[in-house]
Amino acid sequence: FLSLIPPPTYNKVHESSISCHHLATEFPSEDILLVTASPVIKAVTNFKQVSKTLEEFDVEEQPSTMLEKRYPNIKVIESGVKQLKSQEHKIFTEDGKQCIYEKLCLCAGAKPKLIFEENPYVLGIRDTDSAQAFQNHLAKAERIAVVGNGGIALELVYEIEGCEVLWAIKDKAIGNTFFDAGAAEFLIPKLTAEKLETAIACKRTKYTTEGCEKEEGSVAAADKLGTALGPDWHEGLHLKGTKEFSHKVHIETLCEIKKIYLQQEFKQLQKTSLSFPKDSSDNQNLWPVYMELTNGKIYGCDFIVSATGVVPNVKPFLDGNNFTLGEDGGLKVDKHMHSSVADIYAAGDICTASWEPSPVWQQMRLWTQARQMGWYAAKCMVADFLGESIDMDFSFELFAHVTKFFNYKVVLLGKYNAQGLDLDHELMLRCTKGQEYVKVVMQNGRMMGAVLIGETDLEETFENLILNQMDLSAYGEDLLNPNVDIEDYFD
Ligand SMILES: Cc1cc2nc3c(=O)[nH]c(=O)nc-3n(C[C@H](O)[C@H](O)[C@H](O)COP(=O)(O)OP(=O)(O)OC[C@H]3O[C@@H](n4cnc5c(N)ncnc54)[C@H](O)[C@@H]3O)c2cc1C
Ligand SMILES: NC(=O)C1=CN([C@@H]2O[C@H](COP(=O)(O)OP(=O)(O)OC[C@H]3O[C@@H](n4cnc5c(N)ncnc54)[C@H](OP(=O)(O)O)[C@@H]3O)[C@@H](O)[C@H]2O)C=CC1
Repeated sequence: FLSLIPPPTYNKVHESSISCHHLATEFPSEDILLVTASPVIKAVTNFKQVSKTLEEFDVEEQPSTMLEKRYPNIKVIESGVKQLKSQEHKIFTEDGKQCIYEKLCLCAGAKPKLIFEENPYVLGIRDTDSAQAFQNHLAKAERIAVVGNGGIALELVYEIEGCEVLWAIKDKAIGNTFFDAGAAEFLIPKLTAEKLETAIACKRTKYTTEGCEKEEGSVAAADKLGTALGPDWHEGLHLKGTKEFSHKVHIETLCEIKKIYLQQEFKQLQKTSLSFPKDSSDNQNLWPVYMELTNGKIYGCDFIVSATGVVPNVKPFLDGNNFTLGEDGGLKVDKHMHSSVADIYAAGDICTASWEPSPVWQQMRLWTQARQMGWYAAKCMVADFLGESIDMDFSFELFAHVTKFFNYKVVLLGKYNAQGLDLDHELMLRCTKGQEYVKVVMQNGRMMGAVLIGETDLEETFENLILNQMDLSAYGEDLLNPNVDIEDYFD
């Protein structure tokens, strides 16, 4: 979302509640306006700084009025912004209000980048409503297709039970946004194993909104501006189809969807063209929808989930305003989270970080970064008001993300996939099947990144090694030797 402050007093704005907290505390006598299309805010609770850059926290949905109760100088306007007139320092909301700001921070997130968006059998997951709609449709499904190979797809294929999943990915191996092929191979057995284990200790998110009803026969969720889900979003859902088995995932690699046919169309084509392919699976049921893949295969299913990334939600703010956009369509921001338009900052999924980054940091549209950016943007706004200078926040020194895939703890550090590194980099691996996968990316004897899957307990040591860029050539492969207590060496 987005927040701002109206004159006559000076204004600070922030998008997410996180910046609001900071602004409200720094300027208790000033008005801070939070304008949001969503009736809930996502509050970060139980925040824990695990190490210098790694953090853990819970995400809780709370009514946005909670903020007003806690901070008397915050006022929440629950309405979408439909227009921004930056020259006049004004925003206009859907419910007909105008607000003047002195400083504004845009935090309107991103939208799912759906393939075949117009097709009513293609569905995306972004917020509470779309997740609830997905759950409702899954409850009646025997077979669904998941397209995409990033965070949402990885979580879905593991969490869904009692429903066949056809997983179509562009790459050779699963999880391309987070892993290399080695890590993918380590994880794959979890997809075929019966799910007997209990979940590892995990963070939680609360879901309070009831699902929106679908139009008869189609599955597409309403186009609302909800708040993106976060860690453990599926914990409160019942992701089960109509069958009694646990996992049944079929992966089609190196392909994309070429065309989608509705049942009638498919039946017609089968009748009129003898060469038109049959469903490529054993199950020749008639399905509501069919997807034709670029590898020539056709599969029928109840519906298709497009987990194909996001696009920054910039549209309401562009018209008449001279924003510079990044290649990914986000609002470009400098090292003080300032956009190219005077007095407008941006943070979170909506922005494109355009400063010269640390050699071991990159932007990824994640909760962690949205929180850090929101917090830092508020600090920058405060510094700007007070005419003070401010250094880049330490959290942007090193990319660090802790998450969970296939019930394993996953820690990603720095250039964990050798992103942007010259070919002279080397990889070192240590893997114990079913237990842990450790990969480090080395360049000129220095550690540049790491992927840690399982309870490796190495994150703090490796974080330090990446941050201090110590020459590790002398240690050679001992760096990952399980018999060498590497933590004692370097802590
Ligand atoms: C299913 C799913 C699972 C995820 N899991 C993880 C995870 O495990 N770990 C992780 O780090 N990240 C995860 N993410 C990513 C994470 O949720 C986002 O990166 C993060 O929420 C971005 O925060 P944001 O504040 O920029 O945007 P959002 O959280 O999307 O918030 C944007 C807000 O702006 C409001 N808004 C939009 N347009 C307007 C407008 N015109 N006027 C007023 N208000 C507006 C919306 O209502 C919303 O409240 C997940 C995302 C999804 C979809
Ligand atoms: N645990 C976590 O940290 C989680 C984080 N998230 C975050 O939520 C956001 C949304 O998640 P998600 O939608 O999974 O996005 P991601 O960006 O994680 O993944 C998108 C995937 O879709 C692929 N893709 C893009 N276009 C097509 C296409 N036309 N056909 C087939 N595949 C395509 C991408 O491939 P390519 O990269 O080659 O373009 C990529 O594999 C992301 O910011 C993600 O980081 C979501 C869930 C869990």
